[in-house]
Amino acid sequence: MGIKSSRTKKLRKLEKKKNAIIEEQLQQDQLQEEKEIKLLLTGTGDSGKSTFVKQIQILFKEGFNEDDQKAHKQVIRANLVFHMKALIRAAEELNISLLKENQIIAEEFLDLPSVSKGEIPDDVVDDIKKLWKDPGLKKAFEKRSDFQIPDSSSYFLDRIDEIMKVDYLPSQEDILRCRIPTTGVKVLSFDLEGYPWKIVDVGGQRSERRKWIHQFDNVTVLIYVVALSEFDQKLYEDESVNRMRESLALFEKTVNNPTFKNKNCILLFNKRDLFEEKIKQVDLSICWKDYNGGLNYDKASEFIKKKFESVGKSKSKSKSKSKSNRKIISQFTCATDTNNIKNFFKSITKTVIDSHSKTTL
Ligand SMILES: Nc1nc2c(ncn2[C@@H]2O[C@H](COP(=O)(O)OP(=O)(O)OP(=O)(O)O)[C@@H](O)[C@H]2O)c(=O)[nH]1
Ligand SMILES: [Mg+2]
Repeated sequence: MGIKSSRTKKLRKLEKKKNAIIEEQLQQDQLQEEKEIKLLLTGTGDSGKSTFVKQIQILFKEGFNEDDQKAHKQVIRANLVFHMKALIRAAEELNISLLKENQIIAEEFLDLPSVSKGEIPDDVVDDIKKLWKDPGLKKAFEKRSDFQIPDSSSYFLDRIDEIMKVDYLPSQEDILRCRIPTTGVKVLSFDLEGYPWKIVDVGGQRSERRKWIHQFDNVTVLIYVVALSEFDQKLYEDESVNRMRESLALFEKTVNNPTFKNKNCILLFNKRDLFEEKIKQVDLSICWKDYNGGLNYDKASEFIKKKFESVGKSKSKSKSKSKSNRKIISQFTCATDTNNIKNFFKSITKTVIDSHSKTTL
Protein backbone atom coordinates (compact mmCIF):
# COMPACT_ATOMS: atom_id res chain seq x y z
CA MET A 1 0.00 0.00 0.00
CA GLY A 2 2.78 2.45 1.09
CA ILE A 3 4.91 1.68 -2.01
CA LYS A 4 1.88 2.17 -4.27
CA SER A 5 0.98 5.59 -2.80
CA SER A 6 4.55 6.88 -3.02
CA ARG A 7 4.66 5.75 -6.68
CA THR A 8 1.36 7.59 -7.31
CA LYS A 9 2.82 10.72 -5.69
CA LYS A 10 5.91 10.51 -7.91
CA LEU A 11 3.76 10.08 -10.99
CA ARG A 12 1.64 13.09 -10.04
CA LYS A 13 4.76 15.19 -9.51
CA LEU A 14 6.09 14.13 -12.89
CA GLU A 15 2.75 14.93 -14.50
CA LYS A 16 2.75 18.38 -12.87
CA LYS A 17 6.27 19.07 -14.14
CA LYS A 18 5.30 17.98 -17.64
CA ASN A 19 2.22 20.23 -17.59
CA ALA A 20 4.34 23.19 -16.42
CA ILE A 21 6.76 22.66 -19.33
CA ILE A 22 3.88 22.46 -21.83
CA GLU A 23 2.28 25.57 -20.30
CA GLU A 24 5.54 27.51 -20.60
CA GLN A 25 6.01 26.40 -24.21
CA LEU A 26 2.45 27.47 -25.02
CA GLN A 27 3.07 30.88 -23.45
CA GLN A 28 6.30 31.27 -25.43
CA ASP A 29 4.52 30.27 -28.66
CA GLN A 30 1.79 32.79 -27.91
CA LEU A 31 4.35 35.56 -27.31
CA GLN A 32 6.16 34.66 -30.54
CA GLU A 33 2.84 34.67 -32.40
CA GLU A 34 1.95 38.10 -31.03
CA LYS A 35 5.32 39.48 -32.21
CA GLU A 36 4.80 38.26 -35.76
CA ILE A 37 3.00 40.15 -38.49
CA LYS A 38 0.31 37.78 -39.68
CA LEU A 39 -1.34 38.13 -43.08
CA LEU A 40 -4.34 35.90 -43.65
CA LEU A 41 -5.11 35.23 -47.31
CA THR A 42 -8.72 34.41 -48.06
CA GLY A 43 -10.94 34.33 -51.13
CA THR A 44 -12.76 31.76 -53.27
CA GLY A 45 -10.98 28.89 -55.05
CA ASP A 46 -8.81 29.74 -58.07
CA SER A 47 -8.60 33.46 -57.21
CA GLY A 48 -4.79 33.42 -56.98
CA LYS A 49 -3.96 33.14 -53.26
CA SER A 50 -1.28 30.47 -53.57
CA THR A 51 0.24 32.22 -56.60
CA PHE A 52 0.66 35.28 -54.40
CA VAL A 53 2.46 33.13 -51.79
CA LYS A 54 4.70 31.70 -54.53
CA GLN A 55 5.74 35.29 -55.33
CA ILE A 56 6.70 35.81 -51.68
CA GLN A 57 8.83 32.67 -51.94
CA ILE A 58 10.55 34.28 -54.95
CA LEU A 59 10.81 37.83 -53.58
CA PHE A 60 11.66 37.30 -49.90
CA LYS A 61 12.91 33.70 -49.68
CA GLU A 62 15.19 31.56 -51.80
CA GLY A 63 12.75 30.82 -54.64
CA PHE A 64 11.94 27.29 -55.73
CA ASN A 65 14.27 24.34 -55.15
CA GLU A 66 14.63 21.16 -57.18
CA ASP A 67 12.03 19.32 -55.08
CA ASP A 68 9.48 22.05 -55.84
CA GLN A 69 10.36 21.82 -59.53
CA LYS A 70 10.01 18.03 -59.59
CA ALA A 71 6.64 18.11 -57.81
CA HIS A 72 5.31 20.72 -60.25
CA LYS A 73 6.70 18.82 -63.26
CA GLN A 74 4.48 15.83 -62.43
CA VAL A 75 1.39 18.01 -62.07
CA ILE A 76 2.12 19.98 -65.26
CA ARG A 77 2.52 16.77 -67.29
CA ALA A 78 -0.53 15.06 -65.77
CA ASN A 79 -2.58 18.16 -66.54
CA LEU A 80 -1.72 17.96 -70.25
CA VAL A 81 -3.81 14.79 -70.46
CA PHE A 82 -6.41 15.86 -67.91
CA HIS A 83 -7.09 19.20 -69.59
CA MET A 84 -7.13 17.73 -73.09
CA LYS A 85 -9.87 15.34 -71.89
CA ALA A 86 -11.82 18.29 -70.45
CA LEU A 87 -11.55 20.09 -73.80
CA ILE A 88 -12.75 17.09 -75.81
CA ARG A 89 -15.74 16.63 -73.48
CA ALA A 90 -16.55 20.34 -73.70
CA ALA A 91 -16.42 20.28 -77.52
CA GLU A 92 -18.89 17.38 -77.46
CA GLU A 93 -21.25 19.22 -75.12
CA LEU A 94 -21.02 22.45 -77.09
CA ASN A 95 -21.67 20.54 -80.34
CA ILE A 96 -18.39 21.67 -81.86
CA SER A 97 -17.10 19.15 -84.39
CA LEU A 98 -13.46 18.22 -84.82
CA LEU A 99 -11.54 17.52 -88.03
CA LYS A 100 -12.49 14.10 -89.44
CA GLU A 101 -8.99 12.68 -88.89
CA ASN A 102 -9.11 13.66 -85.19
CA GLN A 103 -12.52 12.28 -84.29
CA ILE A 104 -11.44 8.70 -83.50
CA ILE A 105 -8.27 9.96 -81.77
CA ALA A 106 -10.42 12.19 -79.54
CA GLU A 107 -12.87 9.38 -78.71
CA GLU A 108 -10.08 7.00 -77.73
CA PHE A 109 -8.27 9.73 -75.81
CA LEU A 110 -11.15 9.90 -73.32
CA ASP A 111 -10.48 6.27 -72.30
CA LEU A 112 -6.82 6.85 -71.43
CA PRO A 113 -5.81 6.23 -67.82
CA SER A 114 -4.55 9.23 -65.83
CA VAL A 115 -0.84 9.98 -65.93
CA SER A 116 1.25 8.67 -63.06
CA LYS A 117 4.64 10.12 -62.09
CA GLY A 118 4.58 12.48 -65.07
CA GLU A 119 5.12 9.69 -67.63
CA ILE A 120 3.20 10.06 -70.90
CA PRO A 121 3.81 7.56 -73.75
CA ASP A 122 5.16 9.14 -76.98
CA ASP A 123 2.07 8.23 -79.03
CA VAL A 124 -0.16 10.00 -76.49
CA VAL A 125 2.05 13.10 -76.68
CA ASP A 126 1.64 13.03 -80.48
CA ASP A 127 -2.15 12.77 -80.11
CA ILE A 128 -2.24 15.77 -77.74
CA LYS A 129 -0.27 17.81 -80.29
CA LYS A 130 -2.62 16.85 -83.13
CA LEU A 131 -5.71 17.56 -81.05
CA TRP A 132 -4.44 20.92 -79.77
CA LYS A 133 -4.02 22.06 -83.39
CA ASP A 134 -7.64 21.16 -84.19
CA PRO A 135 -9.70 24.32 -84.91
CA GLY A 136 -12.69 22.73 -83.13
CA LEU A 137 -10.80 22.31 -79.87
CA LYS A 138 -9.36 25.82 -80.19
CA LYS A 139 -12.91 27.11 -80.55
CA ALA A 140 -14.00 25.11 -77.48
CA PHE A 141 -11.11 26.62 -75.52
CA GLU A 142 -12.31 30.10 -76.43
CA LYS A 143 -15.64 29.21 -74.84
CA ARG A 144 -13.92 28.06 -71.65
CA SER A 145 -16.10 30.19 -69.39
CA ASP A 146 -18.86 27.63 -70.10
CA PHE A 147 -16.93 24.74 -68.56
CA GLN A 148 -14.09 24.06 -66.12
CA ILE A 149 -10.55 24.35 -67.48
CA PRO A 150 -7.78 26.61 -66.13
CA ASP A 151 -6.90 29.62 -68.32
CA SER A 152 -3.27 28.57 -68.04
CA SER A 153 -3.85 25.22 -69.80
CA SER A 154 -3.15 26.84 -73.19
CA TYR A 155 0.18 28.14 -71.84
CA PHE A 156 1.21 24.54 -71.05
CA LEU A 157 -0.31 22.87 -74.14
CA ASP A 158 1.61 25.36 -76.32
CA ARG A 159 4.84 24.22 -74.64
CA ILE A 160 4.29 20.45 -74.80
CA ASP A 161 7.58 19.79 -76.70
CA GLU A 162 9.64 21.47 -74.01
CA ILE A 163 7.61 19.96 -71.16
CA MET A 164 8.10 16.41 -72.47
CA LYS A 165 11.89 16.72 -72.84
CA VAL A 166 13.75 14.16 -70.68
CA ASP A 167 15.61 16.85 -68.74
CA TYR A 168 12.63 19.24 -68.37
CA LEU A 169 12.43 21.12 -65.09
CA PRO A 170 9.70 23.78 -64.76
CA SER A 171 10.82 27.40 -64.96
CA GLN A 172 9.74 30.00 -62.39
CA GLU A 173 6.96 31.09 -64.73
CA ASP A 174 5.78 27.48 -65.23
CA ILE A 175 5.49 27.07 -61.45
CA LEU A 176 3.61 30.35 -61.08
CA ARG A 177 1.12 29.29 -63.73
CA CYS A 178 0.63 25.72 -62.51
CA ARG A 179 -2.68 25.25 -60.68
CA ILE A 180 -2.72 23.06 -57.57
CA PRO A 181 -5.86 23.68 -55.45
CA THR A 182 -4.94 24.14 -51.78
CA THR A 183 -6.26 21.75 -49.16
CA GLY A 184 -5.68 22.54 -45.49
CA VAL A 185 -3.59 25.47 -44.34
CA LYS A 186 -0.14 26.47 -45.62
CA VAL A 187 2.07 28.90 -43.71
CA LEU A 188 5.13 30.72 -45.06
CA SER A 189 7.37 32.75 -42.72
CA PHE A 190 9.70 35.48 -43.96
CA ASP A 191 11.54 38.61 -42.76
CA LEU A 192 10.84 42.09 -44.07
CA GLU A 193 11.85 45.55 -42.81
CA GLY A 194 13.23 44.00 -39.61
CA TYR A 195 9.98 42.22 -38.69
CA PRO A 196 9.10 38.52 -38.70
CA TRP A 197 6.10 38.01 -41.02
CA LYS A 198 3.99 35.03 -41.81
CA ILE A 199 1.41 34.55 -44.50
CA VAL A 200 -1.33 31.99 -44.03
CA ASP A 201 -2.79 30.47 -47.21
CA VAL A 202 -6.06 28.55 -47.03
CA GLY A 203 -8.06 26.60 -49.61
CA GLY A 204 -10.85 28.71 -51.11
CA GLN A 205 -13.17 26.00 -52.37
CA ARG A 206 -16.37 25.51 -50.37
CA SER A 207 -15.24 22.31 -48.63
CA GLU A 208 -12.11 24.10 -47.35
CA ARG A 209 -13.73 27.20 -45.86
CA ARG A 210 -14.79 25.69 -42.54
CA LYS A 211 -11.04 25.46 -41.69
CA TRP A 212 -10.56 29.23 -42.00
CA ILE A 213 -11.92 30.13 -38.59
CA HIS A 214 -9.04 28.37 -36.84
CA GLN A 215 -6.70 30.95 -38.43
CA PHE A 216 -8.61 34.08 -37.36
CA ASP A 217 -6.61 34.81 -34.17
CA ASN A 218 -3.83 37.43 -34.13
CA VAL A 219 -4.34 38.48 -37.75
CA THR A 220 -2.60 41.80 -38.49
CA VAL A 221 -4.21 42.40 -41.87
CA LEU A 222 -6.83 40.37 -43.68
CA ILE A 223 -6.24 39.94 -47.41
CA TYR A 224 -9.19 38.97 -49.57
CA VAL A 225 -8.46 37.93 -53.17
CA VAL A 226 -11.04 38.34 -55.95
CA ALA A 227 -10.40 37.07 -59.47
CA LEU A 228 -11.66 39.92 -61.67
CA SER A 229 -11.90 37.69 -64.72
CA GLU A 230 -14.32 35.23 -63.10
CA PHE A 231 -17.42 37.40 -63.59
CA ASP A 232 -18.76 35.16 -66.40
CA GLN A 233 -17.67 31.83 -64.90
CA LYS A 234 -19.47 29.24 -62.78
CA LEU A 235 -18.15 27.71 -59.58
CA TYR A 236 -16.12 24.53 -59.89
CA GLU A 237 -18.01 23.17 -56.86
CA ASP A 238 -21.50 24.10 -58.09
CA GLU A 239 -22.05 24.94 -61.73
CA SER A 240 -25.30 26.75 -61.01
CA VAL A 241 -23.52 29.55 -59.13
CA ASN A 242 -21.72 32.55 -60.63
CA ARG A 243 -18.16 32.78 -59.28
CA MET A 244 -18.05 36.52 -58.69
CA ARG A 245 -21.38 36.66 -56.91
CA GLU A 246 -20.21 33.83 -54.64
CA SER A 247 -17.02 35.78 -54.00
CA LEU A 248 -18.93 38.93 -53.01
CA ALA A 249 -21.13 36.97 -50.58
CA LEU A 250 -18.06 35.28 -49.09
CA PHE A 251 -16.25 38.60 -48.71
CA GLU A 252 -19.24 40.11 -46.93
CA LYS A 253 -19.35 37.17 -44.52
CA THR A 254 -15.60 37.12 -43.91
CA VAL A 255 -14.84 40.82 -43.51
CA ASN A 256 -17.83 41.34 -41.21
CA ASN A 257 -16.80 38.57 -38.84
CA PRO A 258 -16.53 40.33 -35.44
CA THR A 259 -12.84 39.25 -35.19
CA PHE A 260 -11.98 41.58 -38.06
CA LYS A 261 -14.09 44.53 -36.93
CA ASN A 262 -11.07 46.76 -36.35
CA LYS A 263 -8.62 45.01 -38.65
CA ASN A 264 -7.46 46.62 -41.84
CA CYS A 265 -8.31 44.66 -44.93
CA ILE A 266 -6.62 44.54 -48.32
CA LEU A 267 -8.92 43.71 -51.21
CA LEU A 268 -6.84 42.27 -54.01
CA PHE A 269 -8.56 42.46 -57.37
CA ASN A 270 -6.44 39.88 -59.14
CA LYS A 271 -6.15 38.42 -62.67
CA ARG A 272 -6.17 41.95 -64.04
CA ASP A 273 -4.47 40.73 -67.25
CA LEU A 274 -7.23 38.20 -68.03
CA PHE A 275 -9.92 40.73 -67.10
CA GLU A 276 -8.44 43.33 -69.44
CA GLU A 277 -8.77 40.89 -72.35
CA LYS A 278 -12.19 39.53 -71.38
CA ILE A 279 -13.88 42.88 -70.77
CA LYS A 280 -13.34 43.84 -74.43
CA GLN A 281 -15.76 41.08 -75.40
CA VAL A 282 -17.97 40.11 -72.46
CA ASP A 283 -20.33 42.57 -70.77
CA LEU A 284 -20.15 42.72 -66.97
CA SER A 285 -23.96 42.88 -66.89
CA ILE A 286 -23.83 39.10 -67.33
CA CYS A 287 -22.96 39.08 -63.63
CA TRP A 288 -24.47 42.34 -62.31
CA LYS A 289 -27.69 43.44 -64.02
CA ASP A 290 -27.24 46.99 -62.66
CA TYR A 291 -23.98 47.51 -64.59
CA ASN A 292 -24.38 49.68 -67.70
CA GLY A 293 -20.83 50.86 -68.43
CA GLY A 294 -20.34 48.67 -71.52
CA LEU A 295 -17.15 46.91 -72.61
CA ASN A 296 -14.93 49.36 -70.78
CA TYR A 297 -12.06 48.34 -68.48
CA ASP A 298 -12.09 51.44 -66.25
CA LYS A 299 -15.84 51.50 -65.76
CA ALA A 300 -16.17 47.76 -65.18
CA SER A 301 -13.23 47.53 -62.75
CA GLU A 302 -14.49 50.55 -60.79
CA PHE A 303 -17.97 49.02 -60.60
CA ILE A 304 -16.62 45.73 -59.17
CA LYS A 305 -14.39 47.60 -56.72
CA LYS A 306 -17.34 49.64 -55.41
CA LYS A 307 -19.53 46.53 -55.03
CA PHE A 308 -16.96 44.85 -52.81
CA GLU A 309 -15.94 47.95 -50.86
CA SER A 310 -19.55 48.80 -50.06
CA VAL A 311 -20.33 45.45 -48.39
CA GLY A 312 -17.23 45.82 -46.24
CA LYS A 313 -17.95 49.40 -45.22
CA SER A 314 -21.69 49.31 -44.58
CA LYS A 315 -21.75 46.37 -42.19
CA SER A 316 -18.74 47.54 -40.19
CA LYS A 317 -20.71 50.64 -39.14
CA SER A 318 -24.23 49.36 -38.74
CA LYS A 319 -23.68 46.11 -36.84
CA SER A 320 -22.52 47.61 -33.62
CA LYS A 321 -22.85 51.00 -31.99
CA SER A 322 -19.12 51.65 -31.85
CA LYS A 323 -17.89 52.73 -35.24
CA SER A 324 -15.32 50.48 -36.85
CA ASN A 325 -12.08 52.25 -37.68
CA ARG A 326 -10.74 49.77 -40.18
CA LYS A 327 -9.49 50.69 -43.61
CA ILE A 328 -10.27 48.75 -46.76
CA ILE A 329 -7.42 49.13 -49.22
CA SER A 330 -8.16 48.05 -52.79
CA GLN A 331 -5.42 47.05 -55.23
CA PHE A 332 -5.50 45.64 -58.76
CA THR A 333 -2.93 42.91 -59.32
CA CYS A 334 -1.62 40.24 -61.62
CA ALA A 335 -0.29 37.56 -59.27
CA THR A 336 1.70 35.79 -61.99
CA ASP A 337 3.75 38.98 -62.56
CA THR A 338 6.64 39.13 -60.06
CA ASN A 339 7.31 42.82 -60.62
CA ASN A 340 3.68 43.71 -60.03
CA ILE A 341 3.62 41.87 -56.69
CA LYS A 342 6.96 43.43 -55.72
CA ASN A 343 5.47 46.90 -56.24
CA PHE A 344 2.30 45.90 -54.45
CA PHE A 345 4.36 44.88 -51.40
CA LYS A 346 6.28 48.16 -51.49
CA SER A 347 3.00 50.06 -51.44
CA ILE A 348 1.45 48.21 -48.50
CA THR A 349 4.42 47.41 -46.22
CA LYS A 350 4.13 50.61 -44.19
CA THR A 351 0.38 50.28 -43.65
CA VAL A 352 0.81 46.68 -42.51
CA ILE A 353 3.63 47.55 -40.10
CA ASP A 354 1.55 50.45 -38.71
CA SER A 355 -1.41 48.09 -38.19
CA HIS A 356 0.91 45.71 -36.37
CA SER A 357 2.34 48.44 -34.13
CA LYS A 358 -1.18 49.51 -33.15
CA THR A 359 -2.22 46.01 -32.10
CA THR A 360 0.96 45.32 -30.14
CA LEU A 361 1.10 48.64 -28.25
N1 LIG B 1 -3.24 35.04 -65.93
C1 LIG B 1 -3.26 35.03 -64.60
N2 LIG B 1 -3.32 33.86 -63.95
C2 LIG B 1 -3.33 33.90 -62.59
C3 LIG B 1 -3.26 35.10 -61.85
N3 LIG B 1 -3.26 34.79 -60.52
C4 LIG B 1 -3.33 33.45 -60.46
N4 LIG B 1 -3.37 32.91 -61.70
C5 LIG B 1 -3.50 31.48 -62.06
O1 LIG B 1 -4.74 31.05 -61.55
C6 LIG B 1 -4.67 29.70 -61.10
C7 LIG B 1 -5.18 29.60 -59.69
O2 LIG B 1 -4.32 30.22 -58.79
P1 LIG B 1 -4.12 29.71 -57.30
O3 LIG B 1 -3.10 30.62 -56.71
O4 LIG B 1 -3.87 28.26 -57.26
O5 LIG B 1 -5.55 29.99 -56.67
P2 LIG B 1 -5.99 29.82 -55.15
O6 LIG B 1 -6.76 31.04 -54.79
O7 LIG B 1 -4.84 29.48 -54.30
O8 LIG B 1 -7.00 28.58 -55.25
P3 LIG B 1 -7.40 27.54 -54.06
O9 LIG B 1 -6.15 26.99 -53.50
O10 LIG B 1 -8.28 26.53 -54.73
O11 LIG B 1 -8.18 28.34 -53.06
C8 LIG B 1 -3.20 29.29 -61.28
O12 LIG B 1 -3.08 28.55 -62.49
C9 LIG B 1 -2.45 30.61 -61.39
O13 LIG B 1 -1.31 30.52 -62.20
C10 LIG B 1 -3.20 36.33 -62.57
O14 LIG B 1 -3.17 37.43 -62.02
N5 LIG B 1 -3.21 36.23 -63.93
MG1 LIG C 1 -4.39 27.86 -53.17
